[in-house]
Amino acid sequence: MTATKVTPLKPAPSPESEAPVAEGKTGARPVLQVNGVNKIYGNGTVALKGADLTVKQGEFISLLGPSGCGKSTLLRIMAGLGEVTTGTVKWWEQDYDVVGSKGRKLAFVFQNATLMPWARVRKNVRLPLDLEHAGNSEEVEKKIDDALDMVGLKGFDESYPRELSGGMQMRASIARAMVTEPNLLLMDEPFGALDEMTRNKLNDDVLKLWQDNGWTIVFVTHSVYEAVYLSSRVVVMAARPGRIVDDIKIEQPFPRSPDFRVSTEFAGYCRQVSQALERASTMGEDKKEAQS
Ligand SMILES: Nc1ncnc2c1ncn2[C@@H]1O[C@H](COP(=O)(O)OP(=O)(O)OP(=O)(O)O)[C@@H](O)[C@H]1O
Repeated sequence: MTATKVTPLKPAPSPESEAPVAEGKTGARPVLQVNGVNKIYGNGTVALKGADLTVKQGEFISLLGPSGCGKSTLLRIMAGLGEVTTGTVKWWEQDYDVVGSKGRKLAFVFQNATLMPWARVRKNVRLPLDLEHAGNSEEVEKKIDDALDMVGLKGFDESYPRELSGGMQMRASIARAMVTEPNLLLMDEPFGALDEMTRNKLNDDVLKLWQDNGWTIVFVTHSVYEAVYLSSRVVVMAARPGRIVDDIKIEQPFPRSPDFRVSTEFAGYCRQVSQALERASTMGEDKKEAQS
C-alpha cells in the first residue's frame, strides 16, 4: 500500500444526517427494515427464513456467519438486487422507488474490486456518473478527484487496475461507490482477499469515511475480529435454513483506534461473538427444516 492518506471529508448530503454520525442511537430513523423475509431459490434452497432486521441511520452493522447462511442473499435483497419470496423490505421507511433520491442513495461494494481492466482508475471511478450521463463538468471532475483523494488514490487516476495492489484496487472500488455520494453503503466481504496489514488499514479508513460522511453501513465478513473492530452491531446468522440467530451490540466508542484491537474489551467482545458464531455453526443441520 503506497497511498494511504485520507483527507478531511465533506459530509454527504442527507436530510437525516446533517448532524454528525448517529451510530444507531435511540431515536435514529430506520434506513432499512427487513420484515419476515423468506428467500427460496428456484432449486429449493431456503437461503433465508423469517429474517427480521432493522438498520438505523448511522449504524455500522456486520453480518457474520458460516458459509451459505445467506449473508450475501440478505445483502443483495437490501440492495434491491434480489427479490424476496415472501416478506417485506423498506428503504427509508418507503418502497424501493425512493432509492436514488436526494439523501437516499445506496451503493454496493463487491467482494472483488470488479474494475474494468482496460480502463484507467479515473474512468473506473467515474463509471456510475457516466451511467447517469453526468457529463464532464467541473463539478463532476471534482467529485471524482474528491473520491480518489478520500480513499488515498490521489495521483493514481491514470493508472490501470493491473498496476495497483489488491488493496489499492479495493480503494478504487470504494471510490467508485463514493462518487455517487451514498447514504447507505452495502459491502459484501470487501477485504476478504487482502493481507492482514492492508485489511487493518482499510478497516481504519472505512471507519473514518463512515464517521465523516454520516454513512450507514451493512458489511458482510467472515472475520470475528473485523466485525468487532468495525461494528456498532454484529448480526450472527446460521445456515440451513439461513436465518438471523444473534444480534450483539459492540458498545465501544468511535472513533476506534488500533489500541482498541489490543484492549481487554476487544478480547471480550471477540470471545462473545466467537461463541455466538460457534453456536450458529452447529445449528441448522436439520435437512427437513432446510427443505421446509
Ligand atoms: N442463485 C442461487 N441459486 C440457488 N441457490 C443459491 C443461489 N445463490 C445462493 N444460493 C444458495 O443459498 C444459500 C445462501 O447463499 P449465500 O451466498 O447468500 O450465503 P453466504 O452466507 O453469503 O455464503 P458465503 O459466506 O459462502 O459467501 C447457499 O446455500 C447457496 O448455495
